[in-house]
Amino acid sequence: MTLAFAKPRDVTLHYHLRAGAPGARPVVFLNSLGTDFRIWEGVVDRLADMPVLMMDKRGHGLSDAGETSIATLARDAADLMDHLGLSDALICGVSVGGMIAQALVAARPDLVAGLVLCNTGAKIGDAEGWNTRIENVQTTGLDAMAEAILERWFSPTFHADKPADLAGYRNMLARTTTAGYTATCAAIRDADLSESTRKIAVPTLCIGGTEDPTTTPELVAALADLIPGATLTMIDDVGHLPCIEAPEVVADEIAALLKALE
Ligand SMILES: O=C(O)CC1=CCC(=O)O1
Repeated sequence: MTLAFAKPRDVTLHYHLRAGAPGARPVVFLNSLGTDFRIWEGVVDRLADMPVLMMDKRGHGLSDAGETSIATLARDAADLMDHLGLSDALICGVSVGGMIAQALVAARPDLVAGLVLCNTGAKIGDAEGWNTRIENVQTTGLDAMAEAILERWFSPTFHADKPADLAGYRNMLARTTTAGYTATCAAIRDADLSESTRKIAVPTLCIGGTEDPTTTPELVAALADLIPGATLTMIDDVGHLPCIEAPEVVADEIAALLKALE
């Protein structure tokens, strides 16, 4: 995979663009808090022939940090798509990435043909919880909090069966900068997308995991209820990141939605 960077506005963004079959609809992936775009590789590998854009949102991976809100993160995705000449795409986001996808379709409907919203909501958590998390990261650091966060990211089965993977994803999380992580926590805290999300008019699939304590099955079901015509897939024995625990299911769902969009 080649490293690619662009600075369409105030920050440098790290991304990977894989060319696909001519005329095929692009799929854009937006990742979660404390992760970079490598979490999508298991899904992308299963979507041969599809043009694919993966990007590190600001404050994560190899992208710069900077002033952050969900609207700003959606604008970054739009800027990068404009820069790369992508439009009418299927946008697939997990957790805060799913919030960015909801904000993107509201701001730039021309860029979005359909949505796959994984383990997300129109609003995630409450101000008290996010303020406590920000304070803890600033005082103790992410490394000290990593085990508790990984408990939420992955199912008990993954914890038992994949200790090496767990250690690797722990590194990904713990190496996120305090500034990038806390700015994204504040962006999530300050966003309630309910009003714009209830007006989403593109085909939408919501995905959840039965073992996700953060964006619970109930929260994801409520999101699917909010969006006109949205469908819901709940994956058994999977936590907050189905792109890692069940990439074959996520890829199959994306492929099915792409087919329906033809
Ligand atoms: O770290 C977590 O608790 C999971 C999470 C919440 C928002 C997000 O993007 O990831």
